[in-house]
Amino acid sequence: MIEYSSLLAGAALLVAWCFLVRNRKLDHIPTVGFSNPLLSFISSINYIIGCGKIAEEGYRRYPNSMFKISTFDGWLVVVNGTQQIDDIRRSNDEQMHGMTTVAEYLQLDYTLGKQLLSNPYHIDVIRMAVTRNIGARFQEIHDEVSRAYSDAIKLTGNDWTAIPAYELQVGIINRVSARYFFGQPLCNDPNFLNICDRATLEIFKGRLLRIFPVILRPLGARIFTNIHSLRTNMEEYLRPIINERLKQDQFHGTEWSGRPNDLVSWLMDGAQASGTAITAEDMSTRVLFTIFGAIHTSTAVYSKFDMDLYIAPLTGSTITAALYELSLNSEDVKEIREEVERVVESDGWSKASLAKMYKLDSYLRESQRLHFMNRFAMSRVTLKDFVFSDGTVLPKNTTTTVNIYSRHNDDNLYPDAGVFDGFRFVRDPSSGITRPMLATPTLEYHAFGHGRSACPGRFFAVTELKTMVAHIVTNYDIKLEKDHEYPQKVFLEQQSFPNMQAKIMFRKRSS
Ligand code: HEM
Repeated sequence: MIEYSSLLAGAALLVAWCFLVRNRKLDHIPTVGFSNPLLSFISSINYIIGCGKIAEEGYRRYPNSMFKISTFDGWLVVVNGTQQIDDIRRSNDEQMHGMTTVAEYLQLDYTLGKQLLSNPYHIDVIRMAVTRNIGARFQEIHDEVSRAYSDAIKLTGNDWTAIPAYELQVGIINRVSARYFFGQPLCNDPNFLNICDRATLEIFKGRLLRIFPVILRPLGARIFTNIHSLRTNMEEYLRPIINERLKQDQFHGTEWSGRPNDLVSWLMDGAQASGTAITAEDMSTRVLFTIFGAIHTSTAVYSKFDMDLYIAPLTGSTITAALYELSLNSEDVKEIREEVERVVESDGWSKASLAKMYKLDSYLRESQRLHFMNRFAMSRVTLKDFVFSDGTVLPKNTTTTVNIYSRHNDDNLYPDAGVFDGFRFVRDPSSGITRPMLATPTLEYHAFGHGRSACPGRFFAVTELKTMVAHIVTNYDIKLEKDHEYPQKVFLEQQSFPNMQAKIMFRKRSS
């Protein structure tokens, strides 16, 4: 029988070998940490526990430039400078690719399959149909937000009720997204919601496959993830729906009255336009990935303390951070409440009304600036040698990313960058002040990325987030249960998670 010590020695040798044969073509990029192949192993450990310090040191030492960090996935080139970010923004899919980074990071080839990367038509579906239909389906989004909050927050009289903020928001986002994507009755089926909820974890487990040699990864995916059975569960729901729609489509064309205006139809149209066969298996794969993007555009981290698996969706993190800030600032609640009520009184609830809620918009943008969940974003893999406008060359197959946390905290880009100023971005058309709104990427603001791979779901995310916060401020008083300061975040690798234990107190709005 093979002894564990031999296995460990073998694994150590393999790791040492990987570090020794590392890409030397990046020697011209300065390193933060060790450059020496073997010592860079130590830097890779540092990256996991102290990425923030490394990112800040790199930002200080190489402003307007770039540096590299050693990670267990290989060298990571971190870009600091505005000009280089603009170069990345302008790059095309033949030069640099965003989705390849995601597919590599999550080992999607072995979990959801190669077609996500080779034929990513679902991204166009999110960018076009998911976005285009927000106005037409807005009343359903609003209705589900109201119903989900009243189901989740049980109040008696004027008493306060404490609820873990993070868990609450993720549950609501799950329900509201399911209503938009699948409509009723699916969005109220607990079993179906559970499948959506589990998508994140099962897709994220793919990250573990990197420890296996490539040849064993398909097997690893079957042993360490339940993604295949989850997809089968999803297929069981979608197959009869798809078959029925295909039957009707064949008979009447795709414009028949009563054809549901939902994600399944949008994906079927997307498949057809891209010449892909419509099968329950392929649809389920795309649906699970879209849910992953929407509900849990996420990452997971094993807590250093109890090894529970934490899931930190971006949408959930954004709203949790905004609510923590609002819970600390009752004057801000009043201002946003006044704005929401004024707009709703004159225009009612609609997508267009949300666009006029400038203070609310600014508040969420500021939350994402200061409390964004990732230190880095706009990750890309170079598909050929890439030359930046300052002449720096990144060779083919280099992974690069942008130091967004440091940039969002840079006093030169944002006066008093360390201070939360909820109304920093308020636009005021009456006095001609036009500042970018939440969904708009700029060269200083990267929460939704930028360029070809910028988040295709951001308009839907913004609609969901603004509707949720508008509903809360107009219906509840809120405060933090214990803390009088912003609840402490958890940092691991490049992630910065909102506190997932802190509770927010809710009571029926008093005035
Ligand atoms: C507050 C919520 C969200 C945040 C902060 C967020 C942020 C991001 C960021 C930073 C990226 C990478 C962009 C880049 O590399 O330039 C991204 C990509 C992506 N997001 Fe979002 N996202 C959110 C919500 C959503 C939603 C609701 C969906 C789906 C409906 C979605 C689907 C995707 C997809 C599919 C990609 C990959 C795009 C590609 O590689 O071309 N996201 N998101």
